[in-house]
Amino acid sequence: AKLQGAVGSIVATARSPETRRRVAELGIADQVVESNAAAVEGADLVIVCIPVGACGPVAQEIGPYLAPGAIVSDVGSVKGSVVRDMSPHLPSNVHFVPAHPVAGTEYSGPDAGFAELFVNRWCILTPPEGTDPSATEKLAAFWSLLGANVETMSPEHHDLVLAVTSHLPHLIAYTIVGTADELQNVTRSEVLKFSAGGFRDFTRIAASDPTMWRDIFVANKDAVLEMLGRFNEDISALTRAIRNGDGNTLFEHFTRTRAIRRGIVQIGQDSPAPDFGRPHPGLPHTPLPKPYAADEG
Ligand SMILES: NC(=O)C1=CN([C@@H]2O[C@H](COP(=O)(O)OP(=O)(O)OC[C@H]3O[C@@H](n4cnc5c(N)ncnc54)[C@H](O)[C@@H]3O)[C@@H](O)[C@H]2O)C=CC1
Ligand SMILES: O=C(O)C(=O)Cc1ccc(O)cc1
Repeated sequence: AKLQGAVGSIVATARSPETRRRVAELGIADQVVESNAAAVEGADLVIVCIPVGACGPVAQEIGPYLAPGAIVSDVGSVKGSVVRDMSPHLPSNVHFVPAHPVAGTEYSGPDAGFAELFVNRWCILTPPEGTDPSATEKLAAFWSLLGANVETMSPEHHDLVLAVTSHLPHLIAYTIVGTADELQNVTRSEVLKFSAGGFRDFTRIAASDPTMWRDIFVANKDAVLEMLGRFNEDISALTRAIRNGDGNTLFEHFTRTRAIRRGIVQIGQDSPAPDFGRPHPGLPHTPLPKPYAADEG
């Protein structure tokens, strides 16, 4: 945000002293403070970046310290629960504009971030009814400066869409990696040795943060169960096709899904960071391309 000129001064905090020390070391923020209260005092924009299950208690904690007129936002992967849990604790003189940048990797912590993370990614805003449109526009401008494309929708719609595009895929990855691990007759070393046969791509997703994903499934229960119901029907249909030796059904299905992947590749949404590669913890971050490069150093 700093490099892209989207903000003046950044104040950061985290629960653990180790994380705060690392944030200071990396120079991500102008100031690192020890409490959530100190972090939000006098801030024009507050972005809560924590597991969705922790959003209610943290809103309660910061509520009394928010400056009048401040914009309060978040980055949580579920929006209905965040609106439900945070709204009651926020004073009426602040603007609450929940957000979800649909960008990330299986890594977490301060080392996992990189300045290009949001370039050509979507950021979804879910302002509750009655939100001052100028607050929503300001937050949209912030995410645009970081390189994101911004879209606004209701929290309910967000949660349904993300249930199928993000939450269900993670559940499937968590499941299959566990299934392979528990097989009696396939040793762990064989799973690793032959992982290039498809398994490997699931292991990346299944390495995602357990706390974050526990909270997502608890918070988005209804939408995930809805999509899981549809998924189970579809997997039953494919199971039947395999049992019946019905190659046509399989071929038609795989042809349809291949076209979906090709469409994603065409619009540049095919990898966590298409033009910049993976963040390498401990290594210097990739220099920013223009127009996202800082003017000075
Ligand atoms: N990792 C990803 O790819 C993406 C994550 N998100 C969302 O962003 C949010 C943060 O995720 P990351 O930045 O990846 O996680 P992170 O692990 O890098 O940071 C989470 C921070 O929250 C703190 N925290 C955990 N429990 C807490 C509690 N009970 N009270 C106060 N602080 C607490 C942790 O100490 C840590 O500093 C989550 O809601 C996640 O759903 C959204 C888009 C992508
Ligand atoms: O690593 C991946 O492929 C992800 O899917 C990252 C991710 C995780 C959670 C989100 O809400 C958005 C993006």
